[in-house]
Amino acid sequence: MRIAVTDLDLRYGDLLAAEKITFDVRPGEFVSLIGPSGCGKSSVLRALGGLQPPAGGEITVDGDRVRGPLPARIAYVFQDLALFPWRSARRNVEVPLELRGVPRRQRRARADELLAKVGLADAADQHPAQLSGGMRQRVAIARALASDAGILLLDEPFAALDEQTRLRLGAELLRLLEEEGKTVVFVTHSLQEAAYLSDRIVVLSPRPATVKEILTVPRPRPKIGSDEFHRLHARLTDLLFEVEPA
Ligand SMILES: Nc1ncnc2c1ncn2[C@@H]1O[C@H](COP(=O)(O)OP(=O)(O)OP(=O)(O)O)[C@@H](O)[C@H]1O
Repeated sequence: MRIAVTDLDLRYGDLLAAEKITFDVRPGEFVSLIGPSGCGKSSVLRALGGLQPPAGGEITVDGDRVRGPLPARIAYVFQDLALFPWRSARRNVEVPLELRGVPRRQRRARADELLAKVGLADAADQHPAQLSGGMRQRVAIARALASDAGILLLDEPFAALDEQTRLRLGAELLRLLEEEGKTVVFVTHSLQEAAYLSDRIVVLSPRPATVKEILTVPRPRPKIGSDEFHRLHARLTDLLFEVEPA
């Protein structure tokens, strides 16, 4: 297992955000976390990134217990993780390359290649304040991809995008991830996105988040609009809106 989450409890003071969460992520897998708003999805993701200490249970990455951020192994795109405002899009994407000591010319070439892949070839010299919310998110994705960490944690990376751009960028992201052999844990509100991108989907209950069910998406992934896709979407909807027995 690349990531193993076992009986994870998360707390903010008296508030229990997640309870006895157990799931794993295999190398190269794309696993989505879905659940009602406020149930604790982002908290679980932050815990995977080593940014939120468990109140109980444990998380291991390649067998090592997560006790804090592991930048060489785990990169993330969190909604509140800002770009550096004084750096251009290109110079933002270059940050993980600088930290690895990649020479300037190679850094620049790699950053430009990644910006082109997220559809921002023309925005490389712009600063974050000059970009739309969706463009900023795409810069953050390119920056995470510039890290050579094998694990990528993505918290609603497409939230500020329109449906069409979400799906186009989602398809592009899948291709990029497969090319680069990344392992991904992805938080989304969009059942369509989860059904479209995932190998497996962890469905969480209302807060405190518990694992309600883990669905495996058939391979090859069902095409949007196919009967199989509709069945999966309907199953996710049922699970999310299922009334808990009294
Ligand atoms: N830093 C914090 N301090 C105190 N409580 C927090 C903190 N972060 C989150 N919470 C609370 O923990 C619970 C879970 O929040 P979290 O952001 O993990 O949920 P979520 O499922 O990602 O939400 P959403 O779908 O709305 O983005 C919520 O009740 C939230 O108010």
